[in-house]
Amino acid sequence: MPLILISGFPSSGKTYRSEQLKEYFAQKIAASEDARISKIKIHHLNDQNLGLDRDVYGAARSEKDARATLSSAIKRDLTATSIVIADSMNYIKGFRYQMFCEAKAQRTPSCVVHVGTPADKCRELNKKALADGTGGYQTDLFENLVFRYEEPNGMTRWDSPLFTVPYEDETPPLEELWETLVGGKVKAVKPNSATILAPVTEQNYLYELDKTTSDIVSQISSWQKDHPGESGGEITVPGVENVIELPANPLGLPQLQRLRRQFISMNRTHNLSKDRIKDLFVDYLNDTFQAA
Ligand SMILES: Nc1ncnc2c1ncn2[C@@H]1O[C@H](COP(=O)(O)OP(=O)(O)OP(=O)(O)O)[C@@H](O)[C@H]1O
Repeated sequence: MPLILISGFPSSGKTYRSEQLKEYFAQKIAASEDARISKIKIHHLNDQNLGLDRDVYGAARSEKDARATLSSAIKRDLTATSIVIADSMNYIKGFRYQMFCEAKAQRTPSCVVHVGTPADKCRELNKKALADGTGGYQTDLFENLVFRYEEPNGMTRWDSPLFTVPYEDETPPLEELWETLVGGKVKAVKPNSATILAPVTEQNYLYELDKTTSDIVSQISSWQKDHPGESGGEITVPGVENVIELPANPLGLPQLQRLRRQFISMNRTHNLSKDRIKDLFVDYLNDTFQAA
C-alpha cells in the first residue's frame, strides 16, 4: 500500500498536514466495506515518534544516521496492507529517489506531498514554536536547512505525482490523494524487471552494476572529448531505447563518477538484469540532468 513522502521547509506544517491526511484516510478506511481497504493500517513516521532530536540536522554524520533510521522504518512499515506517511523534511532528492525505488520494489504507489509554506512564513512559525516551547529550530540551523532544501520537481519520476499544498489551503487535496493512491485511479507501479529477480549471483550482480555503469560513463566522456565545446548532445547506448540527453554544460569526470556511485548505492540490493541496469542508469542520468 502507498508511501506518502511529505516534504517541506522546517516548521512548514508537515506534521499539521500529515495529521489531516491521517484523519481523513482513517475515516475512509473505517467507512469502507471493501475487505482490502478495511484492513489497512496507517503508519505516521516523524522525527518525534522515531526518537530523533532536531539537533541531528546540525551535523552531517548525525543527519545521515537519522535518515537511515527513517529509511529503515519506511522499509519495515511499507507492506501490502499499510499506508506510510513519512513526515520529515525529505529535502534531499537522492533520498526521495531511494524511497521511490523502495516503493517500486514493493510494487506499491508513492507520491510526494510538498508542504508549500513560503520560507518567510516558516520563519515566523519557527520563531513562534521556539518562543512557546512547542518546537522550532535554532535560527542558524533553520536558515541552513532552508538553504539546503532541494525542492521537489514533479517532472522527475521520483517526485511524481506531486501534490503541492499552499499554506492558505484548508487541507491538502484529500479525496484526490485517496483516489490516486488507494482508490485505484492510479494502479500500483507495474512490476518490471527492476522488481523481478534476475538469475545472477550477488557477486556477479555487483560486478555487472559496476562494469555497466562504468562503460556508460566512459562512453559519455569519450563523446565529450570528440565533441569539444559542443553544448548538449545525444548519446545512444547500445541496447537502450532512450538516448542520453546531455545537459548544456559539459560534465566533468568527477561529477559523472559521483552520479555513478550514487546510482550504485541506490541499486546495489536490487539484483537487476544487465539490460535493466543500462536502462535505469540512462533514465537516472537523464532525470538528474533535467532536474539540475
Ligand atoms: N496551514 C496552516 N494553518 C494553520 N496553522 C499551521 C499551518 N501550517 C502549520 N501550522 C502551525 O504551525 C506550527 C508548526 O507546524 P508543524 O509542527 O506541523 O511543522 P513541521 O513542518 O512538522 O515542523 P518540523 O520541521 O519541526 O517537523 C504548528 O503550530 C501548526 O499548527
